[in-house]
Amino acid sequence: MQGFFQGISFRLAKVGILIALLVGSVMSAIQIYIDYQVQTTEINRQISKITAVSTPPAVRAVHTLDAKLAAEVATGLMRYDFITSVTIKNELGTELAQLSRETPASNTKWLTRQISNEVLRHSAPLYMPTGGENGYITFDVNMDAAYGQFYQSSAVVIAFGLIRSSLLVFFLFIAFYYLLTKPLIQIALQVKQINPGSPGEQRLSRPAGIHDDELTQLVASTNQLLDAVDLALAKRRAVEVVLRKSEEHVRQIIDSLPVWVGARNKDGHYIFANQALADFLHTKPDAMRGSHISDFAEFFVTDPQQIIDLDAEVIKSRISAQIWEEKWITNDGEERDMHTHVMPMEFYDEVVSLVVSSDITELKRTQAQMEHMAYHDALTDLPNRSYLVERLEEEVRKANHGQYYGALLFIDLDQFKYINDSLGHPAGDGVLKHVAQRLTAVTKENDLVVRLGGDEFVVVLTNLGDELPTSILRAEDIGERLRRYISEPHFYNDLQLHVTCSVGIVMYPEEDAGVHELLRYADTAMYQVKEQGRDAIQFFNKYMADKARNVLVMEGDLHKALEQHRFSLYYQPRVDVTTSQIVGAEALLRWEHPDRGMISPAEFIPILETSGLIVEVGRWVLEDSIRQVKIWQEQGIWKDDMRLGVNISPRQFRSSEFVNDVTKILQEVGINPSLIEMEITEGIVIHNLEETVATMSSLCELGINFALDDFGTGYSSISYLKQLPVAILKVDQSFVRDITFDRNDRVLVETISAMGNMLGLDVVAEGVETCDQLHLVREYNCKYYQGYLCSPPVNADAFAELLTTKDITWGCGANKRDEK
Ligand SMILES: Nc1nc2c(ncn2[C@@H]2O[C@@H]3COP(=O)(O)O[C@H]4[C@@H](O)[C@H](n5cnc6c(=O)[nH]c(N)nc65)O[C@@H]4COP(=O)(O)O[C@H]3[C@H]2O)c(=O)[nH]1
Repeated sequence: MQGFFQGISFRLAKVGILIALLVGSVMSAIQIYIDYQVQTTEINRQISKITAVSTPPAVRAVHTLDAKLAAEVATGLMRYDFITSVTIKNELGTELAQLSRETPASNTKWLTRQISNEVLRHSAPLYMPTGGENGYITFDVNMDAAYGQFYQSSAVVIAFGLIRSSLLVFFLFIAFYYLLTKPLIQIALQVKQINPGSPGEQRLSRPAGIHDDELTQLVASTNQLLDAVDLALAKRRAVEVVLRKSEEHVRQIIDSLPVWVGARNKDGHYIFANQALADFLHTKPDAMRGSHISDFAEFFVTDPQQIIDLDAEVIKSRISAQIWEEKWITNDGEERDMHTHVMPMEFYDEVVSLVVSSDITELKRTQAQMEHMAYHDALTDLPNRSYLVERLEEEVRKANHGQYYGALLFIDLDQFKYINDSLGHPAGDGVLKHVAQRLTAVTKENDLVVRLGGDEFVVVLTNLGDELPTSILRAEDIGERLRRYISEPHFYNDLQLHVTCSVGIVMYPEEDAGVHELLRYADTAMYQVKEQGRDAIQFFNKYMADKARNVLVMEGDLHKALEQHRFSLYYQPRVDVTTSQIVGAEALLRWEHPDRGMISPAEFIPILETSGLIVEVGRWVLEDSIRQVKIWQEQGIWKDDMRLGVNISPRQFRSSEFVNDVTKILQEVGINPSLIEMEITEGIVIHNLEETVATMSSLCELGINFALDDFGTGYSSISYLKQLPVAILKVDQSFVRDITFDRNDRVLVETISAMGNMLGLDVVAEGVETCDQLHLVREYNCKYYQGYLCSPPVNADAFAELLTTKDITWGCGANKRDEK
């Protein structure tokens, strides 16, 4: 019922009633007003008419003092029901007639009082025909009675208006109800029954009796809307599914990250945490939601308030912050170094701090290890060269400032390679470790013991005093003690090993000498010891400095020589001892210095070697000599069984590009590789036997031959000789030189030759200058010789001449040629 009174049709009826009442009232009021005007005019007209009709008989009655006539006149007037009293008086005021009656009861008097007096008295003078006033007639009009008709008609108007309005409203109400309200209610009921979850499932039907009008449109539009909403809902549901899935994936990804991801609000409450963070804090990600940072205070070193402050700062400023190192503590009390990134993040309607931390403990440990490794030697754990350079710089600065002296000792173990080669690297490593321990034991805490690499050590003796002579004495004393201590036996697997060392010492601060110069000076002094027979100590002096400087200058000159093509090749013939036929040549490098003229290879080859230039120069020697042989071959003076000996330096031999270079040169020049004989020294072999054999084997596969040069001067060992693919053994000229008068040399040459022959190698005696020497080497079964006896090294043209000389004779017996 309540719904009914709030329904549209009821409200429309209400409005209709109001409007109808209002319009009806206004219309009725107008009608009543007009009626009132007409009625008033009519009353006035009647009063005028009554006055006009009653005056003449009243005048006569007064004139004649006829009371009877006067009474007739009064009675006549009283017939009008709205006149309530009539009085006729003469001029003296004497009443001739007087009639009156009671005013009848009426319920409209209150209304009459609103528009007029209840009783209106009319008085008309009575004039004589002769002129002059003779009396007057007075009558009272009951206005309520006078307006009675008016009241009746007005009541009819009002009643009729009300009935009309009510009927109108009633019919309007019925019409509204059936045409609008009822269909709307039906539509509303249908709408109510729609399932909000799937609005498209239901269709609104057009209420009965409704034709194509706005309600039909409403139903159609609502159905369209339902379809649209249904589609939108379906889409939204699909999006929600995708979103939920992607949210799940993101969550999984974040949870599987090895870093901690958490989000805290400005008060320090966690609103999110990933698995890694929760695991560390021994809780669950869900359980962390809402927990406070201080709940986990036992897990970190920092004051929780500091963390909250930083979060608040990040949230306020909206600028990320980084903490490079934050210490957290595991449940087991182990410290972990974390690198944390705090950044602002919009989270629903608030800004929170997103905190991502990664565990850098291992990284730091590795860094520290790497730092240690970068500055320490792996074998002995002693500081290395990099550390030395940094520390020595500091020590030199301190010494300069404090005006005291220190010393740098360069220590190189003598013939340490023997140990490595004969007993293997583990034995060598063991000795190096002992040496490191002994060096550390002899030096003081402030001193520095460094392993430069290989068998080279450096000891820095800091602060030896402020007097140079006493400081030198102290350095000498410590150097001696070190040397002696190192040369004491080392024990390795029941073996007693003896190692000596050469020590070069330089005092610092030295004028104009930086760290690298000091090192070089000490190194130079150490080499001096080596040259003088090893196992000693030697102070660096000016002579050595000059020598070192010369080496530097020469290094520069050699660079220029290479650029300016100042190198050339000489060739020394190799001769068959029996037939005296030239069977080949050895290519020897020559350098003509612009100021100093020809410089001996013995002087510059070691510098080429140490500077590394030898690789490039050696490649040139190989290529140029091969090209020269090719020319001689084309000229027909180089026979197919001749060999070209080319010296290969250790560094060149070990260079990674060596085999490739040789292959390339051979291909470019187009020569039979078996014409080439590479002369290598024992120095190459000793370095790394396996690698050497591998390189030699790949070159042998190409067809190249190998000769072992300067045999006897080094660590000649029959064991490795057997393993090397060499075809020739060259006896060093130092043995041949004194062969005629030194019995030891004779024995040596004979032994080497016998050993070579035994291994199936051809033996070449170098430096044969005299016939006596030739006789002896022939006697010892050396197959070939080289030496001034036949020819010194000569340039290519001279060598070609030698090759073309048909008649080779000299005064050495049957196949003699004149002595030079
Ligand atoms: N006293 C005397 N000496 C004789 C006699 N016959 C030859 N010689 C010299 O003995 C040296 C032989 O060369 P080596 O032992 O390979 O010794 C060579 C070799 O080790 C090295 N060398 C020369 N050229 C090259 C090169 O192109 N590359 C490399 N890596 N080293 C080279 O320089 C060293 C010296 O070369 P050179 O001064 O040319 O000295 C040559 C040669 O001139 C003689 O009867 N009496």
